[in-house]
Amino acid sequence: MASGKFITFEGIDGAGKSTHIAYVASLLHDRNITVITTREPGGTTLGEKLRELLLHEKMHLETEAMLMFAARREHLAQVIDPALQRGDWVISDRFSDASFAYQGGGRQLERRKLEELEKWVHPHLQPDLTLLFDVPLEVARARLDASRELDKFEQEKADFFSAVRQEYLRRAAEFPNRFRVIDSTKSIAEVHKELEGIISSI
Ligand SMILES: Nc1ncnc2c1ncn2[C@@H]1O[C@H](COP(=O)(O)OP(=O)(O)OP(=O)(O)O)[C@@H](O)[C@H]1O
Ligand SMILES: Cc1cn([C@H]2C[C@H](O)[C@@H](COP(=O)(O)O)O2)c(=O)[nH]c1=O
Repeated sequence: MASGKFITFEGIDGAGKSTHIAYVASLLHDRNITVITTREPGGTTLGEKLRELLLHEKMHLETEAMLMFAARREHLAQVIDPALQRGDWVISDRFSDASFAYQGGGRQLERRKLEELEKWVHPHLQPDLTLLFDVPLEVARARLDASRELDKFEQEKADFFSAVRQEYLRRAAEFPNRFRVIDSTKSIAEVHKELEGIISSI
Protein backbone atom coordinates (compact mmCIF):
# COMPACT_ATOMS: atom_id res chain seq x y z
CA MET A 1 0.00 0.00 0.00
CA ALA A 2 1.28 3.48 -0.89
CA SER A 3 2.20 5.57 2.11
CA GLY A 4 3.17 9.22 2.15
CA LYS A 5 4.99 11.02 4.91
CA PHE A 6 3.47 13.06 7.70
CA ILE A 7 5.28 16.23 8.82
CA THR A 8 4.06 18.39 11.69
CA PHE A 9 5.03 21.96 12.63
CA GLU A 10 4.97 22.92 16.30
CA GLY A 11 5.96 25.78 18.58
CA ILE A 12 4.52 28.40 20.91
CA ASP A 13 2.28 31.05 19.33
CA GLY A 14 4.40 33.47 17.32
CA ALA A 15 7.39 31.10 17.03
CA GLY A 16 7.19 31.40 13.25
CA LYS A 17 6.00 27.96 12.18
CA SER A 18 3.25 29.12 9.77
CA THR A 19 5.80 31.33 8.01
CA HIS A 20 7.83 28.29 6.98
CA ILE A 21 5.11 25.86 5.90
CA ALA A 22 4.79 27.18 2.34
CA TYR A 23 8.57 27.04 1.97
CA VAL A 24 8.77 23.39 3.03
CA ALA A 25 5.84 22.57 0.73
CA SER A 26 7.69 24.25 -2.15
CA LEU A 27 10.84 22.17 -1.42
CA LEU A 28 8.71 19.02 -1.67
CA HIS A 29 6.96 20.20 -4.86
CA ASP A 30 10.44 20.61 -6.37
CA ARG A 31 10.93 16.88 -5.73
CA ASN A 32 7.61 16.14 -7.53
CA ILE A 33 5.94 15.12 -4.28
CA THR A 34 2.23 15.83 -3.92
CA VAL A 35 1.84 17.65 -0.64
CA ILE A 36 -1.22 18.71 1.30
CA THR A 37 -0.93 21.50 3.85
CA THR A 38 -3.46 21.65 6.65
CA ARG A 39 -3.80 22.82 10.25
CA GLU A 40 -5.13 21.99 13.72
CA PRO A 41 -7.47 22.63 15.23
CA GLY A 42 -9.20 22.71 11.84
CA GLY A 43 -8.47 21.20 8.46
CA THR A 44 -12.08 20.06 7.83
CA THR A 45 -15.44 21.87 7.73
CA LEU A 46 -16.34 20.53 11.18
CA GLY A 47 -12.81 21.08 12.49
CA GLU A 48 -12.87 24.74 11.47
CA LYS A 49 -16.17 25.19 13.37
CA LEU A 50 -14.60 23.56 16.43
CA ARG A 51 -11.56 25.83 15.96
CA GLU A 52 -13.78 28.91 16.26
CA LEU A 53 -15.12 27.61 19.59
CA LEU A 54 -11.74 26.46 20.86
CA LEU A 55 -9.96 29.72 20.11
CA HIS A 56 -12.68 32.05 21.39
CA GLU A 57 -14.94 30.38 24.00
CA LYS A 58 -14.05 29.75 27.62
CA MET A 59 -14.57 26.07 28.54
CA HIS A 60 -13.53 23.40 31.03
CA LEU A 61 -10.01 22.14 30.47
CA GLU A 62 -11.16 18.57 29.78
CA THR A 63 -13.77 19.84 27.31
CA GLU A 64 -10.99 21.73 25.56
CA ALA A 65 -8.75 18.65 25.40
CA MET A 66 -11.55 16.40 24.15
CA LEU A 67 -12.64 18.91 21.49
CA MET A 68 -9.02 19.18 20.27
CA PHE A 69 -8.97 15.40 19.84
CA ALA A 70 -12.49 15.32 18.36
CA ALA A 71 -11.40 17.81 15.69
CA ARG A 72 -8.27 15.67 15.17
CA ARG A 73 -10.36 12.50 14.72
CA GLU A 74 -12.30 14.19 11.93
CA HIS A 75 -9.11 15.59 10.44
CA LEU A 76 -7.55 12.12 10.35
CA ALA A 77 -10.67 10.55 8.83
CA GLN A 78 -11.30 13.20 6.19
CA VAL A 79 -7.85 14.49 5.29
CA ILE A 80 -4.74 12.93 6.81
CA ASP A 81 -5.35 9.18 6.51
CA PRO A 82 -6.73 9.29 2.93
CA ALA A 83 -3.84 11.49 1.77
CA LEU A 84 -1.19 9.23 3.32
CA GLN A 85 -2.89 6.16 1.84
CA ARG A 86 -2.78 7.78 -1.63
CA GLY A 87 0.95 8.26 -1.12
CA ASP A 88 0.69 12.05 -0.75
CA TRP A 89 2.66 13.88 1.92
CA VAL A 90 0.84 15.84 4.61
CA ILE A 91 2.15 18.93 6.40
CA SER A 92 0.05 19.88 9.42
CA ASP A 93 0.40 23.15 11.31
CA ARG A 94 0.16 21.45 14.75
CA PHE A 95 -0.99 17.95 15.79
CA SER A 96 -1.14 16.01 19.09
CA ASP A 97 2.14 17.39 20.45
CA ALA A 98 0.24 20.70 20.73
CA SER A 99 -2.32 19.05 23.03
CA PHE A 100 0.47 17.71 25.25
CA ALA A 101 2.18 21.12 25.24
CA TYR A 102 -0.87 23.42 25.68
CA GLN A 103 -3.48 21.37 27.57
CA GLY A 104 -0.79 19.28 29.33
CA GLY A 105 2.13 21.67 29.90
CA GLY A 106 0.27 24.99 29.80
CA ARG A 107 -2.97 24.04 31.54
CA GLN A 108 -1.62 21.12 33.59
CA LEU A 109 -4.02 18.41 32.40
CA GLU A 110 -2.60 15.05 33.48
CA ARG A 111 -0.47 13.52 30.77
CA ARG A 112 -2.17 10.14 31.34
CA LYS A 113 -5.51 11.57 30.14
CA LEU A 114 -3.92 12.98 26.99
CA GLU A 115 -2.21 9.65 26.32
CA GLU A 116 -5.61 7.92 26.59
CA LEU A 117 -7.11 10.31 24.05
CA GLU A 118 -4.10 9.86 21.77
CA LYS A 119 -4.43 6.06 21.97
CA TRP A 120 -8.10 6.33 21.10
CA VAL A 121 -7.77 8.78 18.21
CA HIS A 122 -4.55 7.67 16.53
CA PRO A 123 -3.23 4.47 18.12
CA HIS A 124 -0.95 3.63 15.18
CA LEU A 125 0.02 6.96 13.66
CA GLN A 126 2.77 9.37 14.70
CA PRO A 127 4.35 12.05 12.51
CA ASP A 128 7.41 10.94 10.53
CA LEU A 129 8.98 14.30 11.31
CA THR A 130 8.07 17.05 13.79
CA LEU A 131 9.71 20.45 13.31
CA LEU A 132 9.68 22.33 16.60
CA PHE A 133 10.24 26.07 16.12
CA ASP A 134 11.76 27.15 19.40
CA VAL A 135 12.02 30.77 20.59
CA PRO A 136 12.11 32.60 23.92
CA LEU A 137 8.68 33.88 24.95
CA GLU A 138 9.61 37.54 24.52
CA VAL A 139 10.57 37.01 20.87
CA ALA A 140 7.33 35.15 20.13
CA ARG A 141 5.27 37.76 21.96
CA ALA A 142 6.86 40.65 20.05
CA ARG A 143 6.14 38.89 16.74
CA LEU A 144 2.52 38.28 17.71
CA ASP A 145 1.92 41.80 18.96
CA ALA A 146 3.20 43.11 15.67
CA SER A 147 1.09 40.84 13.53
CA ARG A 148 -2.52 40.36 14.71
CA GLU A 149 -5.45 40.44 17.14
CA LEU A 150 -4.86 37.88 19.91
CA ASP A 151 -7.06 34.78 20.42
CA LYS A 152 -7.83 32.98 23.72
CA PHE A 153 -4.51 31.12 23.85
CA GLU A 154 -2.42 34.04 22.65
CA GLN A 155 -3.79 36.15 25.50
CA GLU A 156 -2.31 33.77 28.10
CA LYS A 157 0.44 34.99 30.46
CA ALA A 158 4.19 34.36 30.24
CA ASP A 159 4.05 31.48 32.79
CA PHE A 160 1.63 29.60 30.55
CA PHE A 161 3.86 29.92 27.48
CA SER A 162 6.93 29.05 29.50
CA ALA A 163 5.24 25.77 30.54
CA VAL A 164 4.09 25.12 26.95
CA ARG A 165 7.63 25.65 25.65
CA GLN A 166 9.15 23.41 28.34
CA GLU A 167 6.71 20.60 27.51
CA TYR A 168 7.53 20.87 23.80
CA LEU A 169 11.26 20.65 24.60
CA ARG A 170 10.64 17.75 26.97
CA ARG A 171 8.80 15.87 24.22
CA ALA A 172 11.56 16.64 21.72
CA ALA A 173 14.02 15.02 24.14
CA GLU A 174 11.66 12.07 24.69
CA PHE A 175 11.18 11.43 20.96
CA PRO A 176 14.51 12.42 19.38
CA ASN A 177 13.95 10.26 16.28
CA ARG A 178 11.04 12.29 15.00
CA PHE A 179 11.67 15.79 16.45
CA ARG A 180 14.02 18.41 15.00
CA VAL A 181 14.32 21.54 17.12
CA ILE A 182 14.88 24.69 15.07
CA ASP A 183 16.28 27.85 16.61
CA SER A 184 13.59 30.21 15.38
CA THR A 185 15.34 33.34 16.63
CA LYS A 186 17.45 33.07 13.46
CA SER A 187 16.48 35.06 10.37
CA ILE A 188 13.89 33.62 7.99
CA ALA A 189 16.66 33.03 5.41
CA GLU A 190 18.79 31.11 7.94
CA VAL A 191 15.82 28.98 9.00
CA HIS A 192 15.10 28.22 5.33
CA LYS A 193 18.68 27.00 4.90
CA GLU A 194 18.32 24.67 7.89
CA LEU A 195 14.98 23.39 6.58
CA GLU A 196 16.56 22.62 3.19
CA GLY A 197 19.09 20.37 4.96
CA ILE A 198 16.42 18.59 6.99
CA ILE A 199 14.04 18.07 4.07
CA SER A 200 16.76 16.83 1.74
CA SER A 201 17.58 14.10 4.25
CA ILE A 202 14.09 12.56 4.45
N1 LIG B 1 12.62 33.96 11.80
C1 LIG B 1 11.85 35.04 11.86
N2 LIG B 1 12.38 36.25 12.02
C2 LIG B 1 11.61 37.34 12.11
N3 LIG B 1 10.25 37.34 12.04
C3 LIG B 1 9.67 36.17 11.87
C4 LIG B 1 10.42 34.96 11.77
N4 LIG B 1 9.55 33.94 11.60
C5 LIG B 1 8.31 34.49 11.61
N5 LIG B 1 8.39 35.82 11.75
C6 LIG B 1 7.24 36.77 11.82
O1 LIG B 1 6.59 36.54 13.06
C7 LIG B 1 5.17 36.66 12.91
C8 LIG B 1 4.50 35.39 13.42
O2 LIG B 1 4.88 34.30 12.59
P1 LIG B 1 3.93 33.04 12.32
O3 LIG B 1 2.54 33.49 12.03
O4 LIG B 1 4.62 32.17 11.33
O5 LIG B 1 3.98 32.36 13.75
P2 LIG B 1 3.27 31.04 14.23
O6 LIG B 1 4.29 30.29 15.01
O7 LIG B 1 2.64 30.33 13.11
O8 LIG B 1 2.17 31.63 15.21
P3 LIG B 1 0.72 31.00 15.57
O9 LIG B 1 0.97 29.68 16.16
O10 LIG B 1 0.13 31.95 16.54
O11 LIG B 1 -0.04 30.94 14.27
C9 LIG B 1 4.91 36.94 11.43
O12 LIG B 1 4.75 38.32 11.28
C10 LIG B 1 6.19 36.48 10.75
O13 LIG B 1 6.48 37.20 9.56
C1 LIG C 1 -3.83 21.62 17.91
C2 LIG C 1 -3.89 22.36 19.21
C3 LIG C 1 -3.81 23.74 19.23
N1 LIG C 1 -3.85 24.40 20.40
C4 LIG C 1 -3.76 25.89 20.39
C5 LIG C 1 -2.40 26.40 20.03
C6 LIG C 1 -2.68 27.72 19.38
O1 LIG C 1 -2.72 28.70 20.38
C7 LIG C 1 -4.07 27.53 18.79
C8 LIG C 1 -4.03 27.33 17.30
O2 LIG C 1 -3.63 28.49 16.71
P1 LIG C 1 -2.53 28.60 15.52
O3 LIG C 1 -2.29 30.05 15.43
O4 LIG C 1 -3.18 28.05 14.32
O5 LIG C 1 -1.32 27.83 15.89
O6 LIG C 1 -4.62 26.38 19.40
C9 LIG C 1 -4.02 23.72 21.58
O7 LIG C 1 -4.11 24.34 22.65
N2 LIG C 1 -4.10 22.37 21.56
C10 LIG C 1 -4.05 21.65 20.42
O8 LIG C 1 -4.13 20.39 20.44
